[in-house]
Amino acid sequence: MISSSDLSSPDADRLETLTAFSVSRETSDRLTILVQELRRWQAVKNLVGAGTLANVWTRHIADSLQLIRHAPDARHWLDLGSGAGFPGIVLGILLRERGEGHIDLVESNGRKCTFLRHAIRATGASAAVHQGRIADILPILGGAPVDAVTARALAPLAELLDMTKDLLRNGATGVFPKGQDWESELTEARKYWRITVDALPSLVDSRGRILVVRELQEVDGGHGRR
Ligand SMILES: C[S@@+](CC[C@H](N)C(=O)[O-])C[C@H]1O[C@@H](n2cnc3c(N)ncnc32)[C@H](O)[C@@H]1O
Repeated sequence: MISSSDLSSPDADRLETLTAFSVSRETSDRLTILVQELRRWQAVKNLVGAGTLANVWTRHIADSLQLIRHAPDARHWLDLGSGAGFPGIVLGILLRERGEGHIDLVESNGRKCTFLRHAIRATGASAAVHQGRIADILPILGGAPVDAVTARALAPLAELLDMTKDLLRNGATGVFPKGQDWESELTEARKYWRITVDALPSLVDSRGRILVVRELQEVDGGHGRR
């Protein structure tokens, strides 16, 4: 479990994350640029919860880094409601390191999209920003089929499944980090969806889980959630 509780030491937070994930020097530099830019923009743009910046490496970077292992072969990722780039920009940096694959980021807030575009330029992340509502962007998202879809702090699982059902039915893996309410979200979602799902430990949040969804069918032949 990665947990830097020593908020007086941002370096401990950074070191703990970089050690846990053993990323390359180049990737660690790119992640450091992301954190620097986030801190710089946060002062005027208020992009993330102010209280989360003290341990930004564990709270945001590690929480995002841990997702890629749940769809290790995915080349085309999608991050819905990317906010300030978590997990999307971090995954884009990992895909850049890998030398193949990319991630599409969907975000409706213009201020956040401006930061996301800046962060992609500054870090070299293999990512593209699509500004607009998820329901409007998904139907017009061209290119290769989506291999993995993620979303952090966007909506309860049942709603995420509703948003991503076409992608999941077409073979995408859903990688959804969830907090302490993961079990009740799963129970609720199962009223509407028959899913194959693994609830895997989070390396950052001992009460949370990463829900990895591989197959999905609507309960009652499509008369479930509306
Ligand atoms: C709580 S924030 C989470 C941001 C980021 N994923 C994170 O975990 O730090 C949710 C984000 O989703 C965006 N969002 C919410 N509903 C959306 C929609 N229907 N289409 C596109 N973006 C949306 C919001 O603008 C916001 O930036």
